[in-house]
Amino acid sequence: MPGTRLVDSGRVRPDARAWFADRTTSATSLAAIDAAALLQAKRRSGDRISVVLPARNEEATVGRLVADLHARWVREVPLVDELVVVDSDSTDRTAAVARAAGADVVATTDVLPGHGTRRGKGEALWKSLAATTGDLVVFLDADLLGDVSHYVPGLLGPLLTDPQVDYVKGCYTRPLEVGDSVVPAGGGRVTELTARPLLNALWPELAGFVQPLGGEYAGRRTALEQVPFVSAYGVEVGLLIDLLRLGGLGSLAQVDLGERRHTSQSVEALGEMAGQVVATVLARAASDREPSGLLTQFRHDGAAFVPRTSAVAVDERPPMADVPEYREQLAG
Ligand SMILES: O=c1ccn([C@@H]2O[C@H](COP(=O)(O)OP(=O)(O)O)[C@@H](O)[C@H]2O)c(=O)[nH]1
Ligand SMILES: O=C(O)[C@@H](COP(=O)(O)O)O[C@H]1O[C@H](CO)[C@@H](O)[C@H](O)[C@H]1O
Repeated sequence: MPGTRLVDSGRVRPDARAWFADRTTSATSLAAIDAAALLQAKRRSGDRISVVLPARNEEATVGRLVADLHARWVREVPLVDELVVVDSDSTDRTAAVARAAGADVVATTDVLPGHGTRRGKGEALWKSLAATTGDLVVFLDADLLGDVSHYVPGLLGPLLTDPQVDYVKGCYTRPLEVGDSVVPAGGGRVTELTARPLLNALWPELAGFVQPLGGEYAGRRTALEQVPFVSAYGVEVGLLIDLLRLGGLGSLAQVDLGERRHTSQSVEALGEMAGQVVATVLARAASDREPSGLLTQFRHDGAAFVPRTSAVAVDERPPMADVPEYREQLAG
């Protein structure tokens, strides 16, 4: 069509394209993973490995997930030294179910009590650093469905084999279950509609990340304790930007883990999540405007639209390395 500018959709910034080519590996099933070699690499490195599941009201899914991970990676192949569920203000039986399945369980309110407690996933992840001892820490959501035991070695692979890598994100296809039907790539709605456009706009070097908000990732403690943890759902995008700044693109990697299914939230809840992601990004982007910290959404009550404004402002915890109690704990 005359006058239409052909946009080469394959054009990604050279550094992002090179990163995507060099730092994306695949571990889409257990068959694709040499667990014995990883165990050997772990023993050679002398690293301890912690797996952390932040969980708020996940009694329906956390038990099977923990039982699978414990059987496979604590008992059968001792890749994991501690499997910890961080109970994040649950009001159901998450803690009891997780403990019965073999996890150690800590409540966010019981960790670093001198620093109080805040709501949100980021708080659970920040406190998990003070509740675990692993040199390498793997984070998995507690609402994952299906067999995901290969996620753990998949995420650990780059950390155990490449000393340059400090942080690894999982990537996957994300089918979205809506009632009885499945939308093949319908999941990751906040990623597709908010995080990806923002990151591409402001940090184009991160354009190669397939799932920048994915809840499955792993990192070296020496890196994780140097960055802030955003208190709520901004934690993933905050970690990605801050770890890019800390170690550069060469310190980051991603692993194709195949497919990810989880229990999804409502669009309204994801709207608040998107607000927190935006607040986190704006706090990191040079900007002459102070974010409002508010999000107004609308419901239709049959006669008219009804506005509902929620606070999406986020605060954050400091790098754990700056916390005296944590340093004393490490010093033993
Ligand atoms: O205040 C919170 C909110 C969420 N989560 C956990 O963080 C993970 C991801 O949260 P959620 O499933 O709500 O997000 P989604 O995957 O739907 O984006 C799950 O294991 C939640 O139980 C948490 O520990 N504390
Ligand atoms: O990627 C996304 O868009 C959101 C929502 O996913 P769905 O549309 O519910 O599949 O899920 C992720 O985002 C959260 C915020 O970073 C993470 O905390 C979740 O672990 C992750 O599932």
